Amino acid sequence: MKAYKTLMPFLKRNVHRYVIGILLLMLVDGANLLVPQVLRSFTDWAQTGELTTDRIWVSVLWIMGLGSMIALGRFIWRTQLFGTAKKLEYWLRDKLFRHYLSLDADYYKHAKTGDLMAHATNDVKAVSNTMGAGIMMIIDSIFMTLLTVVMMVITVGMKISMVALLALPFISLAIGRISKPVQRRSRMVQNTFSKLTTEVQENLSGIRVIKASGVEKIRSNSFAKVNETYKKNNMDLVKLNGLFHPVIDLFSGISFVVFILYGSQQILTGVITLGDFVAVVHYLHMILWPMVALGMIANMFQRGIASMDRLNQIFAVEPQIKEDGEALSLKKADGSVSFRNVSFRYGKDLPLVLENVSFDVEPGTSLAILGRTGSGKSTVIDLLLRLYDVEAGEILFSGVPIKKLSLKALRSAIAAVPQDSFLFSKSVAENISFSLKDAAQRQVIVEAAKFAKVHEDILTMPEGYDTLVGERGVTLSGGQKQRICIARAYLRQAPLLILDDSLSAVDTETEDAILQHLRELGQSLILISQRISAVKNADQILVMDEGKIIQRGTHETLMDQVGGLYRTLNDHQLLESKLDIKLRTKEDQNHD
Ligand SMILES: Nc1ncnc2c1ncn2[C@@H]1O[C@H](COP(=O)(O)OP(=O)(O)OP(=O)(O)O)[C@@H](O)[C@H]1O
Repeated sequence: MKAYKTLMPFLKRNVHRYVIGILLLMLVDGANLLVPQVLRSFTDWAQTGELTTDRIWVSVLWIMGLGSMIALGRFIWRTQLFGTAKKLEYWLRDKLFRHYLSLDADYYKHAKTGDLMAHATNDVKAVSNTMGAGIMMIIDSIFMTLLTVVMMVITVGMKISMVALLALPFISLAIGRISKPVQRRSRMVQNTFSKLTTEVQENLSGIRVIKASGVEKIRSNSFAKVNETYKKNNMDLVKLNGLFHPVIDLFSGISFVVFILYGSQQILTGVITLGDFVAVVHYLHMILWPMVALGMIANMFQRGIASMDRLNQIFAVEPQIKEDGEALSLKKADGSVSFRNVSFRYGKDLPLVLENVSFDVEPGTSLAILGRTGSGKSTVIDLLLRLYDVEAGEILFSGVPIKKLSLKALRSAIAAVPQDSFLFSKSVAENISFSLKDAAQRQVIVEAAKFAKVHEDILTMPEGYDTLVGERGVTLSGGQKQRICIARAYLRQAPLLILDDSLSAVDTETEDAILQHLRELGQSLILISQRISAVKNADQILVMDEGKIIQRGTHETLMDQVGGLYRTLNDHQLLESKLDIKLRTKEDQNHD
């Protein structure tokens, strides 16, 4: 139970609810046990001819009184125990989600999304189950069993009670035996269900690739296999679950038969009355659930503890990127950036990805980074945003070493458009205003969309700015998604704007217009691209290769370096675009 220490803050605040819930549950259990006693007296009076109108009314009032008390008590204990378990579920999931958000970006490169989802759903639920239904089952199985046995002994004596109860502990034993494989198979069903949903989700997300490659048949066969396993696991579970009721019926049946055979002898010999017999039959019914609960408790708590252990392991993961004890906020960020001899590798055993990188971006100026794929361009941005810490060297933002800044101060002063233009399953307007705390006015959103040259596109969508963007924006073109992300960044009005290859899917004309807008903004700008057309107007251009800056200057000075990578890339791209124009002209002529 040490695993449950994590829940202490919640439990301390809610201990009174548990106390009220448990006390009322016991009271209801006790009231339930009085009902057979009323029936017992009633039966005896009826059998001996002593049943008077007054006694009928007394019996009715007792049953009504106990019934009302049980109903009210049950309502209160259920809301207290189960309601608090639901609150615990909310609290734990919220704590987990906040922890997820605090973890480094790097953590998510290794963790599987499916596992993280399962922790937030199944594990949290398993823990909360123990703290609601689990507590109820403990009370019922211990308190109710003891009280029922005591009431039976009081009613018919020790010997008859023991004979009647003889077969019932086998219910707990049998349920205990079944529960484990049931849980194992439930887990298998859950796992295959998660594989099934992943299969559906991935196939739907990649539907264009599937259709374009004509592999529908292969994909549907692969899906059928997963679906088949899911069906098989479910059938196994259904069979095992089907054993529950027969087991209870079998042993309770034996118990009733034994009691009827033995009890009827006792009635005939006058040891017990008919009323005693009726009361014991009721007690035998009542003790069935506590016996079942007793069999289920161990497994339920084993599962809860295993889930809590898994959650604790995640809570124990600490972000590697930590703030300084006295993390500074930025009074006025000017958007300047300095890299001083920065070197970095993604892991101890991995090669250097950046080596001795130094550059400065003055406030309000633009810097472009150009280089082949894998040369380290995006890593520069990851380090500036402190998604990773440098191995050697130092990075300054607005004149302050970024390690001394609070992460919030640093990241809120930088509006970065990442390579992967991710859109949320929300409306276009919500996607643009996503990073703002308060809902932005439509007019401001429209202004941002105009800035990013996507306004006209949005107007042609079925519901304009209110059009819902499907998962990962599947209904939009790559260029539209990129421009919506640029509008989102613009809206933040941050002193430094970063575009990491964010114009790659936009035609050169639109790209020129957006870049012109960006220059007019007067903010500092870092632009990453593989296209000369995107970088040529920057105040400063860095050319990177294998983690090093191999050339730096303006477009003109770099073009003067004959044989340099910049000029080579320029010549290639120029040739490509000339070829492209020629091909298109030819196509147009053919059409005419
Ligand atoms: N999380 C990571 N773990 C290990 N290696 C990584 C990680 N991220 C990037 N790399 C490696 O670091 C190198 C530089 O990657 P980076 O993404 O910075 O290149 P890039 O110039 O931005 O490339 P592209 O233009 O294709 O985006 C590459 O060799 C890449 O494989």
